[in-house]
Amino acid sequence: MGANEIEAPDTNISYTDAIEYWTGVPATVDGVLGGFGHTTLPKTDVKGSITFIKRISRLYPEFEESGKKLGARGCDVGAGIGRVTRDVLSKFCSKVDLVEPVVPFANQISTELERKNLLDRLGNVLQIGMQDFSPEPGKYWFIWCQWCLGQLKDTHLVDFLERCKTGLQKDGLIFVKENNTSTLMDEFDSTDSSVTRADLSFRRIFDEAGLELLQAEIQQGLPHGLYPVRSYALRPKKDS
Ligand SMILES: C[S@@+](CC[C@H](N)C(=O)[O-])C[C@H]1O[C@@H](n2cnc3c(N)ncnc32)[C@H](O)[C@@H]1O
Repeated sequence: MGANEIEAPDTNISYTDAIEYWTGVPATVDGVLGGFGHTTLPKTDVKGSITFIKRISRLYPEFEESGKKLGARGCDVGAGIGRVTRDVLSKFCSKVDLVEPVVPFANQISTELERKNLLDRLGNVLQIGMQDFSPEPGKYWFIWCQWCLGQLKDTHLVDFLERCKTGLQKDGLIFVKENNTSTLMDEFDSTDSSVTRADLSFRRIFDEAGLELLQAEIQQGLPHGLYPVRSYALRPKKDS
């Protein structure tokens, strides 16, 4: 590296450090939400996600039709204890597969769903990292990735999204809901060995992965002092 070159933040990511960190965190909503489980954050987040999916369904009726015609199987990536499946995806999907590499979190998923009488929605729990996840072609109506993509290096994220594209049924979508930095720069966080990406970085990565951005929306009403959180709805580019 030359004297004037700055190391890209994602080069600091270590997948083993990340798993070590998350394995030491309590398998609770408070744990997966970094201590914000008892604030207004979970309710606000869930409400915002449900409204976003409904809006996308209204704006892109072919997406809604796809779920009705071809099946409503969803995939929750970096699922933690299954909070998003329990509170959001179960309202739209008949079955959900969950990808979560941290053993105590993956083990907690069925308990969380059982508490809300939602065990019938549980598909497969895949105890692997996103970097090793290759969905079956055409399997999913939609794939939801929330607060986890920062765990991947840029090149692995592009590859992961490319594979997710092939995992979608016709007119299926990928949803991403992630923190954004408030600047144009990505930031490395050594606590969980992740990066927080700028909105522009995400848009560049989506483009490289052959995804068209349909809609993006900032989550309103979160507690002060947090990063802005943005939801993105994406579909494969026509020519990809
Ligand atoms: C902030 S939590 C979010 C959990 C869940 N998406 C939610 O919103 O409740 C981050 C999650 O990413 C998971 N994770 C970390 N590295 C991962 C990887 N390489 N592949 C998939 N998930 C990963 C962690 O174990 C943790 O469950």
